[in-house]
Amino acid sequence: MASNIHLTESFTNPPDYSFPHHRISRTMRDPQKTPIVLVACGSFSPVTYLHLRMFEMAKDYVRQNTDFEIIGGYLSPVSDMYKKPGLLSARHRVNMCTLAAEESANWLMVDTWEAFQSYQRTAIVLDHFDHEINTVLGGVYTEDGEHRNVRVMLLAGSDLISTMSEPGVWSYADLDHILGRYGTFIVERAGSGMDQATDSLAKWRHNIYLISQLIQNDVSSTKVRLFLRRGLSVRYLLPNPVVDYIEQNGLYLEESPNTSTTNSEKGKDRDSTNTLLKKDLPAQQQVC
Ligand SMILES: Nc1ncnc2c1ncn2[C@@H]1O[C@H](COP(=O)(O)OP(=O)(O)OP(=O)(O)O)[C@@H](O)[C@H]1O
Ligand SMILES: NC(=O)c1ccc[n+]([C@@H]2O[C@H](COP(=O)(O)O)[C@@H](O)[C@H]2O)c1
Repeated sequence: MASNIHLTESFTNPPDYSFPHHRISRTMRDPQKTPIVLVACGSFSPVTYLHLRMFEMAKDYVRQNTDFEIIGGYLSPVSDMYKKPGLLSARHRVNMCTLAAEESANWLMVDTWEAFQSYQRTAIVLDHFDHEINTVLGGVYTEDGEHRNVRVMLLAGSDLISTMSEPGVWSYADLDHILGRYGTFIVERAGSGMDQATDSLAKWRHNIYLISQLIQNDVSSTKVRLFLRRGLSVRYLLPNPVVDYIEQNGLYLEESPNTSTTNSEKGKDRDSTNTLLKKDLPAQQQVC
């Protein structure tokens, strides 16, 4: 790790917050490895199988190509203050992520720290995880009782990493902190090239791990929201309990009031147009 310094040492918690750690393995299987925790930051509006699949792909990659040992994984839904189009309230997004994590792998958890407060930059979110896991919980141990600090690593799609080369979206200091101190696993995403995503991040190449999609699948939350608005089924694109939750609560039937666009939204704000629907649905299903 580059440095032990956090960007901030005062972490403000939302009301009644407690850090979830019930699925962290506190005892390592292999003392020769470096323990890591994977953190996926995003909207998750709604969470899809592709979000969950990122964790499985990373697990395979880590086992086959690295000296890391994954001791847990987190979905960290962004705050409502992010104001991205299609961003449903944090309460619903957190509930859906919790349903998805519960029915999936037994090492996934949902952290509500950023969801239920003002917008927090990703560098600060990773510092929060580092603080909770290494300072508050005290890290993990080998079977022989030796202490190990856990390395926090960002898990992201290549579209998110592409935004790191766009002016004005990320500060250099934050990039240096995220990629220099922590590191990242980047999952290839259809339509967002891996080379293009990482070219300008070469300085931190040693901390960037690229994971190719061997089975192409471009499910996105945007497409799921469009389907729901047009009364089309989204079953088998999302975990069943999440589909049931959406139906029971009548979610995504109307266009989101969040219409302001952040810089990182460039090229993705297709929710307010029909471009995506026209391109991706057969003509007989276009109901607009
Ligand atoms: N199909 C996918 N392939 C690879 N990565 C993905 C895929 N879908 C989402 N991700 C990644 O999951 C993380 C969280 O995604 P987030 O919910 O913010 O975006 P999204 O799925 O693109 O949503 P939206 O469609 O609302 O923009 C991001 O790092 C994103 O790159
Ligand atoms: N400067 C930053 O810290 C920064 C910039 C853009 C996106 N993000 C994060 O990336 C995640 C996904 O964002 P998008 O859905 O806009 O791609 C969110 O959690 C958001 O907070 C962080």
